[in-house]
Amino acid sequence: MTARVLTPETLRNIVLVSNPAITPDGGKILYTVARINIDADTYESSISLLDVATGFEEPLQQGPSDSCPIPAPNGRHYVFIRRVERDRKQRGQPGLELRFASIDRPGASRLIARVHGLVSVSWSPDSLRLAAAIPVGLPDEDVKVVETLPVWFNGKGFIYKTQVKPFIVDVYSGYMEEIKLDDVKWMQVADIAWSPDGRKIAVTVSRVMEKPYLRDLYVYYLDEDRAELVAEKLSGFGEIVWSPDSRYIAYLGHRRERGFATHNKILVFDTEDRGSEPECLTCSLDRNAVNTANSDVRFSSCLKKLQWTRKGILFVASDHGRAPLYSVEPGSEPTIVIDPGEGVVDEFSATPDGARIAYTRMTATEPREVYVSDGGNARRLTRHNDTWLSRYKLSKPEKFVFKASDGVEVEGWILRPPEGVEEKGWVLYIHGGPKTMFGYGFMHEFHVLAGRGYTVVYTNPRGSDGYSEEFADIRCRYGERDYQDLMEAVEYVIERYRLPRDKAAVMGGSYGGFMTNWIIGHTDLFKAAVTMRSISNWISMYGTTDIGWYFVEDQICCTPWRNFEHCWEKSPLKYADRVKTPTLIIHSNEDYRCWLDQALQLYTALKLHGVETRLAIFPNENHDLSRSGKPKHRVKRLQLILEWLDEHLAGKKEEEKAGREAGNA
Ligand SMILES: CC(=O)N[C@@H](C)C(=O)N[C@@H](C)C(=O)N[C@@H](C)C(=O)O
Repeated sequence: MTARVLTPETLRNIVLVSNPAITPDGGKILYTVARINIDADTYESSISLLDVATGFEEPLQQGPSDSCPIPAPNGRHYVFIRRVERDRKQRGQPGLELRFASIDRPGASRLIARVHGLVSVSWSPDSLRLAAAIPVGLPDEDVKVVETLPVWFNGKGFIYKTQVKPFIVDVYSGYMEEIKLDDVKWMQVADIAWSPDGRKIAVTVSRVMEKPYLRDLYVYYLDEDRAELVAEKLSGFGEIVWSPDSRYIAYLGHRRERGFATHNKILVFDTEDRGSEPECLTCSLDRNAVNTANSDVRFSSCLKKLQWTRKGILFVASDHGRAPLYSVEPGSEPTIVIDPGEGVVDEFSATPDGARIAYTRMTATEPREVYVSDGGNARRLTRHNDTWLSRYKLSKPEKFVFKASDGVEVEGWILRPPEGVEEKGWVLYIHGGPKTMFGYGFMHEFHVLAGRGYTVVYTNPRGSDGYSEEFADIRCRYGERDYQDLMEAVEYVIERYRLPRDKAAVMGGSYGGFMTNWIIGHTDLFKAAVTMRSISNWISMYGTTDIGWYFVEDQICCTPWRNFEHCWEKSPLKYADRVKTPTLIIHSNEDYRCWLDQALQLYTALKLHGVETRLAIFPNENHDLSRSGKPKHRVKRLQLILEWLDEHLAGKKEEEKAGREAGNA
């Protein structure tokens, strides 16, 4: 009997767990449960309430589009967001309801305000108000008359008239008042935090549209209706949390010491010692203080990446494919407080005393579930995916480490087809970023490939996250050490695992798509390629996408006007006339991170040079198609990939051709 393996259609079984928000007394956890309804082609999300002591669970908000519960300091109330359907007449109208509810009244809630989005939210200590970062000014005009940058943003559409502003929101009356920071014409608030003493609101904000990666840190004093600039020209994630004594602000970010390859660090500013240099609490760790593990089974969350408890500042860091939860205090070294083993702590929230922590954890063979830790004793509270998963055969990846030609160790994993499934070939899968990491995140796509008989090899070459800052820094040198690491990994796994050299494919998305495009222009080793949301031309990338003009200059060290030749040297399109590898090109028509032109230019080049190629354009999808696209499109995408591999690795094409010829004889 053939093993029941994961297929594109098993996407429907996955329950997506997110946003584990613990109440201040540690007694309950509010979290989002999302299901993938392929038939209705939508995600259905509701809010569940877990009793920590008994593990008993009950629905709090039935959905179908409720998420992001954030409990109030009083432990009785919470806010959440409800996505509302809009028809064409309502185009441009806010699509989210910010709602207020009581934990002891399941199903009941009250509208606070309708908003276009919710970038960040922070309760006032008295549980009566919110500090919220809210997008305003979404354009609904037919003809787009643009005077700002960026024109559009991946996942948000046309944002040329949109700003993200700080507000104080009364949860009872719905009254919203903008916090005036400065007489700035354009702002994008990255995060907002109400101080525990209730007197101040900290805000991180970008104020220069040509350099949105620069963030300034302000403190607004409510009693004086006055804002003060605490620090400027910071970068990175831009998240902030207050110390329990309302004096210090921890900032998650950096100062671009290595451009966008710089690790996010925890920098602590003393708001009572203006102008003093911040203390860096994670510099000694030399790891990115955020979780960048790849996974295709996540759902939206409103939890922060930092929390300052009375025991210290909690944060997740990326380390060798794992993502442990750390705690650190000023003057001390970071220590691991939750070790996920061969797994990833994906999100968390803690009681103010830090004694109890709710979190989600996933592994390479288990999607996320909710756990709770009491001073180091961790226990699992949910099992949404156990039953259906137990009906399928999933193989476990095996980790390997090899020494690259420059003596540096490079890590990777190999995922064989499940027992009973005939091996038909293998795929080198390359992650994007480049500063993200493969490792112990659950990848449904990998198990689908393995279930079809394709061994998956995935590595963290230079440029990846999860190691030192130096390891991640490949600025100006794309296609050099990263390419060498990947090709040396190929030789290593062929040798060690006896993988067939003549049945290898290469695939990847975004930067991984760039590298796939680069590889097929520099070697004919692979019998097939699949390039997704990719980059083929840095010169056109520069001016067409939401991050292009600063990402290209920082990462490729060129612009169309400076070092132009280097931009072209590093563009896979330059080498398209050398390509022989049959290549499937997958792209979304609303991908504003790597615009559709990147796919069209490569497709046209391959077509004109007689290379077997196929282009799949997904309508009304963006850069995140494989992670949060419409369910039917995600299934279709996986089917197209399997068909391409079957045709070019498993000889399906030859079989069918032979069959036709026999039929015609
Ligand atoms: C780490 C990261 O996301 N960097 C951004 C600047 C970015 O979006 N880079 C893209 C070119 C990319 O490769 N994105 C990855 C995360 C993807 O898989 O989409």
